[in-house]
Amino acid sequence: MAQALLRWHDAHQFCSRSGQPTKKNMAGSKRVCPSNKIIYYPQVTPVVITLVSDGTQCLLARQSSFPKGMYSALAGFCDIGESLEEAVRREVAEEVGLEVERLQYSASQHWPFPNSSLMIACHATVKPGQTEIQVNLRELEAAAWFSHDEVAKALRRNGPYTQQLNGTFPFWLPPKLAIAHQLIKEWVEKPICSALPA
Ligand SMILES: NC(=O)C1=CN([C@@H]2O[C@H](COP(=O)(O)OP(=O)(O)OC[C@H]3O[C@@H](n4cnc5c(N)ncnc54)[C@H](O)[C@@H]3O)[C@@H](O)[C@H]2O)C=CC1
Repeated sequence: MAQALLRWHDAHQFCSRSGQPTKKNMAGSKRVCPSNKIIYYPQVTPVVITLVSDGTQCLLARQSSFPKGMYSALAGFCDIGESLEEAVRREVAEEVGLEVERLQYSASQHWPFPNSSLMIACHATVKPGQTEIQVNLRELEAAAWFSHDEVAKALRRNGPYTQQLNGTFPFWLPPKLAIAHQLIKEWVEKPICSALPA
């Protein structure tokens, strides 16, 4: 968190209205423009991260920037004017072409990389039978449905894998510190998605 704050101070040295240098307050919690008194507070960007399930399988995806073999839940920044529910539905539709039926909040996490994000984690379901995915290749490299067994095994493995096995990189999941890991673990331990309220 301290590093995220330091990066914010570094990137906000000048007032966007007057162009004058801003001054940090003693506590380091804000910056003020001495000429027009505008106060700048550190920003936190909301990001939704969603584990989609059809009741028996869950959907995991990877971006080309991820380490080889790593799959995660779907994440995306909230747009201005959107509720969290709208952001989840839009992101899932944009990234894999699925329509979310039900969704349930799970937990949140401050994520300092590369800037301060507030990760808001949710479980979502799609209607049984409406599981055909259309991967948006501008955003994702791949996405696929994984069975409960496959995901449970991947949780027990210790990634990251840097070595190929039978010509491919074994699939592995984000580390424990990431809320993506907690979301996937929650689904494996209690596939609540099959019982989400309407
Ligand atoms: N803690 C965790 O478990 C996880 C955290 N994340 C974090 O969630 C964030 C979002 O994930 P992705 O969409 O996969 O990231 P991404 O960094 O691939 O961003 C996707 C696109 O969103 C746009 N974007 C970048 N910053 C933005 C901002 N502040 N507001 C609006 N749009 C912006 C850019 O066009 C970018 O190409 C990233 O910061 C990522 O590190 C993602 C997955 C798991």
